[in-house]
Amino acid sequence: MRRLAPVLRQDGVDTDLISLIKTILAACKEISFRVGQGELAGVLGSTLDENIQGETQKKLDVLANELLKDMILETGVVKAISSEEEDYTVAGNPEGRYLVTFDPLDGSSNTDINSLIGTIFSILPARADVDAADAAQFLQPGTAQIAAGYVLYGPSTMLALTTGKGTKLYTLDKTYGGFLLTQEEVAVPGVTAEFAINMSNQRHWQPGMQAYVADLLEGKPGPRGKNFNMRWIAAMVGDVHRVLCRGGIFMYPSDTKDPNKPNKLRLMYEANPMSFLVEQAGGLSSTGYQRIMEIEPTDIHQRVAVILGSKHEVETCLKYHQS
Ligand SMILES: O=P(O)(O)OC[C@H]1O[C@](O)(COP(=O)(O)O)[C@@H](O)[C@@H]1O
Ligand SMILES: [Mg+2]
Ligand SMILES: [Mg+2]
Repeated sequence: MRRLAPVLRQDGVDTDLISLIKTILAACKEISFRVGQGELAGVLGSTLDENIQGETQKKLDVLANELLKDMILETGVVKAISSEEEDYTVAGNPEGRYLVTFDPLDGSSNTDINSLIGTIFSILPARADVDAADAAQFLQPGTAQIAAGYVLYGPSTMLALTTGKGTKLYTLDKTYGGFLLTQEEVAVPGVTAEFAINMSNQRHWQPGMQAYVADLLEGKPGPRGKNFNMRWIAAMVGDVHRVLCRGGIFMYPSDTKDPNKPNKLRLMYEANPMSFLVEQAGGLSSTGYQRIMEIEPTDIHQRVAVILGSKHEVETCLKYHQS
């Protein structure tokens, strides 16, 4: 099986970017080790703090964030980082060629129940004429991403990675200590009978989403003419991994539950990197009204509605948003 660096070299990825990706993965391997130790590593449970978005921080959120931040900034090729767990962007080397955004720990509510969690990251180009401390440099659409990926801390630790030449899956070989290529060309099946959505929010969705999911639930006798199954891992990283592996549609639509927070998922840390991975595997990703990767961000902590996955199913869902 092939190691990561030679695969990246073959895809034409330059040396600085390879070493940056390897550094991110070194941090993820450390997180994977601590996650695997669970209660024994003393990393479960919450801190007394909240992040800027008012969410309680888990000990693992903080640990993963510190590991990633410190190791990425030490590479010297990164101009600044932006993290879900940092109120503000953090400046690195003013000469750095890259910007990195990350969700250090996705699926925080799963940490204490030994369920799926992961790390999501995205790499953007830095601009030479912008100050390293300027948060505005991060406000680039997802189409500008140079690379994106996630590391899933599951029964095995897996990496999904794209540098714009398809999406590849790697598995961490814990005996050798590195990621080995286990699926070269991920292809999301265009047709699916599996959906993922938090059904408990149903009454708060907009009419288009209400109508779409109602038709899925009607099953074979209904307008879709087939039975659908449902899955919900409560960690986007786990749900998107399933979509990459066997297709499906994953949705976190806008809702009216909290008028100050119509959307849950973050554009820079979750939606853009996952959209890049899914599109590179032949799937689609939209807010319902716009391709996610074409959104011009206005805030580093911005949130968006997400509908992604199997091409034909996403297209069907989007039709319900037109009327
Ligand atoms: O509480 P819900 O509605 O199940 O939300 C689950 C969603 O929240 C998230 O966990 C948010 O991520 P964080 O754990 O990074 O805050 C997504 O990964 C997931 O899809
Ligand atoms: Mg998350
Ligand atoms: Mg998180």
